Amino acid sequence: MSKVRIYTLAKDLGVENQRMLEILDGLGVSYKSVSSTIEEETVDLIKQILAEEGTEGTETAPEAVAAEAEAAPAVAATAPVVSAPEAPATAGSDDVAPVAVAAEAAAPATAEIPHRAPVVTIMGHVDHGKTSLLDYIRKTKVAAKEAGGITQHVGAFEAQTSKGRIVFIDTPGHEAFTTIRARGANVADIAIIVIAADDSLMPQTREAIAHAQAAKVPMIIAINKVDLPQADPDRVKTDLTQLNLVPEEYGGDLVVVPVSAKTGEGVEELLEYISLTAELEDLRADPKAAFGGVVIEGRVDRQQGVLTTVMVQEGTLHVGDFLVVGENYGKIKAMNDSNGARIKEAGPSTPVQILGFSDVPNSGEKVASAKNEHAAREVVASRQSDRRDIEDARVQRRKTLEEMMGPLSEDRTVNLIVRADSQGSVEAIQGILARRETDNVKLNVMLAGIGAPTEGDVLLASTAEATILCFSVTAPAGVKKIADNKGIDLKSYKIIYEMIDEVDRLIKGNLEPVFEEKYLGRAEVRMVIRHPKNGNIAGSYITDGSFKRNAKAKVTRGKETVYEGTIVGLKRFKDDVREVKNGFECGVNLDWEGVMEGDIIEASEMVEVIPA
Ligand SMILES: Nc1nc2c(ncn2[C@@H]2O[C@H](COP(=O)(O)OP(=O)(O)OP(=O)(O)O)[C@@H](O)[C@H]2O)c(=O)[nH]1
Repeated sequence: MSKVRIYTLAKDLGVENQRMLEILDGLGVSYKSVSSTIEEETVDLIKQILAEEGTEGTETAPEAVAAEAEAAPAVAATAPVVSAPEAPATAGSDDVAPVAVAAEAAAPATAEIPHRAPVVTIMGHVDHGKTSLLDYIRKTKVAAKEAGGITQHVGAFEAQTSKGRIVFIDTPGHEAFTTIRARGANVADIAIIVIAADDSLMPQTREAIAHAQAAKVPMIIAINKVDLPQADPDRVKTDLTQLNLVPEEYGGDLVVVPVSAKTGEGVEELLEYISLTAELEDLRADPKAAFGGVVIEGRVDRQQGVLTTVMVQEGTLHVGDFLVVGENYGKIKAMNDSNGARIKEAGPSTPVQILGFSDVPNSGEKVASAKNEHAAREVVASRQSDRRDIEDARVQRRKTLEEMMGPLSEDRTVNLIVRADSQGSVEAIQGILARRETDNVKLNVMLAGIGAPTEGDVLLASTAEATILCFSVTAPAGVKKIADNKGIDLKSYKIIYEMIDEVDRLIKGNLEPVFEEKYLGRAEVRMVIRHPKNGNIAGSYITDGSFKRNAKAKVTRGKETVYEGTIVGLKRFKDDVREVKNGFECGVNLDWEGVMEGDIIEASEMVEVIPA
C-alpha cells in the first residue's frame, strides 16, 4: 500500500475528517489539509487507535460514545425546526457531546449547535465560465420544480449533493461579493475562483483572489474549460505559485480542481471539495437562536411588490415575523424558497425570497427580527437616533491615533492597492515597496493591477482600510467620487519618488492627526437606578460643564479612580438625550455596573490638535 489521502482514509474508516486531523495532531504528523497524503505506517497507527477506541465504522466522537444513549433525547430536543428544504445532511446529531445532557437548558455549547450548509460564491475573470459553472450545477443538482412553474432568479440557489446541501450565491462576480462585504456583512463561507485553462490568470482573477483573501474566506480554484484542446492546467498552477498560492500537488495547501462546465467533468469533485472545506471550517448555526440574516438582493415585482432575497444565517424565519432592515421594517407576508416553493419557515443557510418590505433593501444589509410591530418600530427609532449620534460624533469626537492604528509599539500593516500603466511599472513599484518595509511596519499590497482603479478597488479598500496608489493612471470621476464618499485615500502620481514619499509617510504614520483630551464636565452620582435593559444607571446631577453621549468617563470614589470608560447613554427622565448641561439631573449609563452613590463622574472628549 502506498500513500493515502487523509479524507479518503476518513471516508473508508467512517470517521469525520476533523477527528482524523485530531488523531494526526496527537501523533505529531504534519499535514497541510485533508487532501494531504500520509504514510502507510501512519495509517496502521490510526487504525489501531480507532480500534482501541472502538469507533471504527461509526461517525461518533469517542467521548460521546458513553453518553450516546443518554444524549439521544437531547439530540431530538435540539434538532433544527427547519422545514425548508431539509436539515443539512451533516447536521450534528452525532456531534452532541455528553455535556449536552446536563446543560440542555443553558446556552448551547458549540458542539450542540448543528452544522449548517456552506454558502459559496463564484468569482473570476470575465468569460472564464462562472455563469456556465453555476448553470451546470443548478441544472444537475437542483431538484426540478413542479411542472408549470418558472424558477425565478433570486440571487441564490440550493444544490443537493451526496455530501449534503450547498448554497450558491448565483450573482457571479466580485461586485456582488464586495457590495455585501462593504456593508460589513460576510455571507460567503467559501470562494470558488474560476480560471479558464486556456487563458490562465487575468486581471480580474487577481482581483477576485485579493477579495477572497481580504475577506479571509477559504478559496478553491476551479480550472475551467479543461475540455478544450488548448487547455493548459499546468500553466495555471504555475502562474498561481507566482501569487504565493501553491497548489497541493506542488506541496502547498491550495485546492485546485480541473473542471469543465461544458461536459461536467470534475464538477462532482469540486462539490466534494466544497463539502470537505465546509467540514473543516466547522460551520454551525443555531436554528433556535435569535434570527440574523443578510439581504442578497431586492427588486420590485410589478404584481407582487418588493421581493427581497435574504440569507438566513442564524435562527429560524417564520411567515408573520417582523423584520428590521436598516431603518425600515416589514412583516413577512409570504416566503418562497429558492426553487419558488411557498414555505412557512426557514433555518440557517437557507436563501428565501420574502414579500413584506415596502422599500427595496440594499444587498448586504443585515436583517434582524423583532417581537412585534411595536418592537420593530423601536429598533428603527433607536437606529435613527444612533445614526444621528454617529454623524455628530464624526464631527465632535475623532479617534485617537491608537484607536485608528492599534498600539504604535506593536507591528502594523499598511494595506495598499497599486494601479499602474504597465506590467513593468507594477513590478517596479512592488520591488520598491518590498524594500521600504521596516521591522514594525509591513506593506501589504492587496492588489496590484494594470489600468485605472475601479469601483471594486474602492470597495476592497473600504473593507480592508487600504490606500489606493495610482501611478501614471487616473481614476475615472465616478470612482473618485465613491472613494471620497467612503473616505478612501486614492492618490495619483506621475513621479515615482513622490509616490514613495507618500508610502514613507504612511509607514511613519505621520499623516495622522494628533489628539488631546478635553475636559467636558463633572457630575455627582445621587442614586443608582437598576434598569432592566441597560443595567445600572447613575442618577446624577451635573455640577460643572456638560455631559455628552459617547464621551469618555472617569469615575472617582474619594481619591481613587475606580473606572475609566465611556458614557454609552444619557437619559433625561425617560428620553434618550445627546447632551445634558450644568445644573440638570440626568441618568448616566456607563459601560460598567459598579457605579455607586457618592461617586464623581468626569466627562471628557478627544479633540484634534491642529499643529501651529
Ligand atoms: N469549452 C468550454 N467552454 C466553456 C466552458 N465554460 C464556459 N464556456 C464558454 O465560455 C464562455 C463564457 O462563459 P460564461 O459562463 O458566460 O463566463 P462568465 O465568467 O460567467 O462570463 P461573464 O459573466 O461575462 O463574466 C461561453 O461561451 C461559454 O459557453 C467550458 O468548460 N468549456
